[in-house]
Formats: sequence, C-alpha cells, structure tokens
Amino acid sequence: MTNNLLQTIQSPFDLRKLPKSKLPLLTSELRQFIINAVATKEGHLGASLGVAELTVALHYVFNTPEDLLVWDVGHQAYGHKILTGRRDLFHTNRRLDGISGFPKRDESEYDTFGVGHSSTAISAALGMAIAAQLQGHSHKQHIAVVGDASIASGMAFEALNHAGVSDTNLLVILNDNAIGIDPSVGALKNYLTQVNLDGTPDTDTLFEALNFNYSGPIDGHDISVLIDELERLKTVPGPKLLHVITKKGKGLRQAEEDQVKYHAPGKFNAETGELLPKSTKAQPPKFQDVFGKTLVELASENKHIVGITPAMPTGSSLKFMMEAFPDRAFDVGIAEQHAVTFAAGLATQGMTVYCNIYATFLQRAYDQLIHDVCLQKLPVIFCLDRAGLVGEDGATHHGIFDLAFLRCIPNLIVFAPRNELELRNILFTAQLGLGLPIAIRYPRGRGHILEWKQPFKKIEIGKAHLLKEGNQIAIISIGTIATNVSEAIKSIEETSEIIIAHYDIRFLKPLDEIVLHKIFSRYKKIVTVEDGVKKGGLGSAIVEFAAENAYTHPIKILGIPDDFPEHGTVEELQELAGISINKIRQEIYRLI
Ligand SMILES: Cc1ncc(C[n+]2csc(CCOP(=O)(O)OP(=O)(O)O)c2C)c(N)n1
Ligand SMILES: CC(=O)[C@@H](O)[C@H](O)COP(=O)(O)O
Ligand SMILES: [Mg+2]
Repeated sequence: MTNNLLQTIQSPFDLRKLPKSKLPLLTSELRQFIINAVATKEGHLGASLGVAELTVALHYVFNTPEDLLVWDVGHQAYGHKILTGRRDLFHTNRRLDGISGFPKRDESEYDTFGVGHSSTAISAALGMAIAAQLQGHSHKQHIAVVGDASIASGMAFEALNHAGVSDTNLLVILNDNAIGIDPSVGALKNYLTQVNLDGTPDTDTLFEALNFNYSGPIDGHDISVLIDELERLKTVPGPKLLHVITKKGKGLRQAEEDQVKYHAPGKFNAETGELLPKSTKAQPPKFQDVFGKTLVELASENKHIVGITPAMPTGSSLKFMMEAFPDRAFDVGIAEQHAVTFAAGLATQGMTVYCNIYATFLQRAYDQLIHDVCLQKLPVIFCLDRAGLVGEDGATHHGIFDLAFLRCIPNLIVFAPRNELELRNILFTAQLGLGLPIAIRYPRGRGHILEWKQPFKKIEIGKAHLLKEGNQIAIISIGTIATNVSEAIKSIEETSEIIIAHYDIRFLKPLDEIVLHKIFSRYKKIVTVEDGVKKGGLGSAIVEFAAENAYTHPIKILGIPDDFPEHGTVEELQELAGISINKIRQEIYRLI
C-alpha cells in the first residue's frame, strides 16, 4: 500500500482539513506504516495497531495540542507520534539518539505527559484539567486514553475516585481489548467483558456510580462512530468515560491471532506477518526462563511455594508455574503494590512466596516493601527481573535504581547472581528458609551457560567470591556486569605486566566484611563496578565501609551517572555510562 495521504499530514492541523470520508484510507495507511516500521526496526506493535482509528479520531475531533491528550503507558502511541510530526523520524524509534518508544514531553508539544509505566494517565489528565480551571482556561479538553489492564491498577482507581467529584472537562477513554501483554485478569475484566457482551449496560455502570458520564461500549474500529461520539462528548461537561472496544493487533492477522507474541514481536515479514526465523544454534537460556523453570522444579518438591506476578506472566516466565500449578501461581494484574502486600500476607501464614517484579516496576511498591515486608521481617523472595540497563525501552524502564533503594532498607538481603547457575542456586537457597526477605536482581536477556540445569547448591548468605587474585588493583563487581569486568581485565593482562584482582561481592547486603578487609589490606586501589546508579549502590557501600574502617585507598566507582539513560542497545548505553568492556579498561589504565 502506498502512503500518499499519510505523506501529506505534517501535523494534526493537516489531518483536520481532510473530509471525514478520507479518514478510513488515512487509518489504513497509518496502520501499514506502523507495520512496516516495526517489522524492520522492532518495537511494540499490537497496541498501536489496535488504536489506529481512535488515534486518528482523537486528533481529528480535538484541537491538539491545545486540548491535552494523555496516553497511558504509551506503547500504543506510535500512530500519535507519526501524525504529530515524527513520521520521517520514525525509523529512529527506540534507537540511540532517535525518538523514544513512549510519549516524552521534551520530544513534542503533543506529548503532554511522559509515560512508560502504566496507569498514570487519569491522574495526570485530571491534574491538567484542574490546572486549566484554576488558570481560567475552561475551554480546554483533557483526554486520558487508558487500557483495560491499566485501568485495573490502584493508581487508576485512585484517580477515578478523585475525578468523579471534580467538575472538570476530563474524558477518560477506556480502550478495552480484554488483554494487557497477557490476557487481562480479575473481577473488573469480567465486568467489562459482561458489559461488552450485553452491548449496553442496563443498570448503572461502575463508572456511573463513580459519577462519570458513561457512554459505550462502542466499536473502536468504526471511525465514523468514534468521531460522532467524541464530538458529542466534547459538549458534555464534567467527567466522562467512553468505553471503546478494540482488537489488539488489528489489521495484521498474526497479531490479532497471537496477541501475546505480537505485543512486541521482534522483526517480522511485513507482508506475510511471519516472524523472522530465530537462529537454530543452541543458545544459553534467558534469565527469566531460569527463574520460571527453576521455580517449577522447586514448587514440585515444596508445596508451600507460591508465585506472584503483576501482569507479566510471559515476560517473567512465571507462566510456567501458572501452567504447572495454577492454584499456587497468581497473576494479580498491573498491581505492584498489591502484589507485594499480598506476598506479605501469604508469608505471614508460612507460605514460601516468590514475588517476581521487573526492577523498574518495583519502584511503585516501595512503601509496601518497606512497611509491609521488611519492617515485619517477612521472608518474601523478591525476584527482580530486567535489572540494570534494559536497552530500547529506555529511561522509563531501566532497572537501575534498585541497588540504591534496596540497600537502605533494614532486614533485607540483596543478592545479584553473576550467572544463570547462581540465580538457580539462590532460588533454591531462598526456599530453605532465610528468616528474612531477600531481593534477587537479574538482567533482561540471556546468560552464557548452556548447561544451566545443574544440581542445586546452597549459597552461603553474605559470602563474596574471589574470581581472581591480583597485585595492585582490586575490582569489586556485582551481578552479571562481572562479564564486562572479566573481559576488560583479560585484555589488559594480555598486553601488560599488571595483574588485577576481581571479586564478585554477590550480596550488596549483608556485605562480606571479612573479604572486604582482605581486599583493603592487600590492594592499593579499588574499583567498583555495577549496572545501577552510582549514588547509593555498591560503590557507595564500599566507600562507607572504607570510611567506617579508616581505609584511605582511592576508590573509583563505575556505574550509571546521575542522569536518566535514554534508549539504545544495552552495549551502547553501557558505553555511554562508562561500564562497557572498553570503558572499564580505560578506567583501569587511568588508575595504573
Ligand atoms: C506499572 C507498570 N507495570 C507493568 C507494566 C508493563 N506493561 C506494559 S503494557 C502492559 C499491558 C497494558 O495493557 P492495557 O492497559 O490493556 O493496554 P493494551 O496493551 O491492551 O493497549 C503492561 C503490563 C508497565 N508498563 N507499568
Ligand atoms: C510497554 C511495557 O512496559 C512492556 O511492554 C515492556 O516493554 C516489556 O519489556 P520486556 O520486553 O523486557 O518484557
Ligand atoms: Mg488492553
């Protein structure tokens, strides 16, 4: 398909000049543009395909950017980006120095609010709407587009509760496709499904009870119905909720049929929709699969084991336990706060709980972690996937704060496996009973060990590992960044007389003080390396240890500088942050 019409749209002002009759063609071209771009450049697919009509209709009816449009999560905003001046830049989506995969305020005036984490749109749009009232801009419209999985989160409920007693020009559009990344769950999902089946609710809807003017459900792929309803709602004062039914992946057969895989499918053939074949060579496992498969092994021996994921069964691989032991594995929806306190409740009753949360999303449940788990010494086992730099998802998704924000919590053990075997063994060790909560953080992607299914070995809590001795400088690393450190050391030792010691501290908490005293007595200079923020993490811990023990060695901290890393490949971002093999080698040379 050509995209002749789409090519004429530089901004929504051009779009609004088109006759309504041209909009279906424009929508098809937009959809095809997204398919072509994601097929070769990768990214999120299904969500943007599902809202193609809605995106065109919103920019057609509302006077964006004067009217404020807020996308929840933002993984569905590719069409919005393409229509708002970024079509010709779209090939740089999620690449280093390119545009972000999510709406971002400093990228465009049409991106009214930075997103990536879910369920923020209603709060943000309500804030904007109340600001408009206070500033006397009563003509402004405020629209939050939120998915059925995201609206089930606590934050979204809190915002609805507040908005319902406001008299603001707020329109919440519930984009209901009955799926998040994985199928949506919970009582609200069942309620929405029923409303959808009935066609129209015959009693007061949940949203009417919260004082919203409810309309729908309407067909989100019928652009003319959408436009008529949005035009009508523009004239209705107060908080409104429009229930729109869409199909995730709409317009690409495979994406409609396998919505989980095509949420973010990787490269595929734009014409046939088929995923590009993966290498047939045996590969080391993904860390998430080491977690998921090991948990099944452990759960089959230990009936007290329970697993929890907040809406990421596939991403975390908890799906394996959900299949094997459906009664003991829970997808609680996008509800990180609930997931943590739910885990705490289970732990009070002697259950052995593995609560798997992406490191970045645990940020949302910080109080629950402190107040409900650690303060009460409840031995919940937190498995923090996607820790460190995650790559193309960028600033909103890097799991780089966890080491710093976990280290300051009393009673919490913090462990980062160096490889798949260490992950497997700590998962085993944790269920033997630690008497304290533990956070186990590991990265996105694959490790290096093909034969990872080895017999379990118990890990001694608080014990660091000497990986190699040296003569002047000691490097202390934590987690899988040890691979970069080992490579950097190897290349230096190949070309010089210097021999560098390397320790894997493993436990950020409790620190192995015996080993640290040995390091400080034996070596003149210390380097720490972590794939988390420098402020507050491993480096800070070592500096504090040195100060407490009156060691005056120079200590060089390598980690993420005090800034938000953007998107790019992990290797590119490590280079920028100064923790790539190359940058570690340079730093060591500088010290020598
Ligand atoms: C706080 C938080 N938890 C988890 C995620 C991961 N996540 C991204 S999209 C998504 C599903 C969103 O589903 P829905 O709101 O229904 O939107 P759809 O993809 O169907 O358009 C999830 C769980 C996230 N972005 N933020
Ligand atoms: C939009 C969002 O938050 C998720 O889709 C996220 O991109 C998933 O990340 P992984 O690909 O690492 O599972
Ligand atoms: Mg959805």
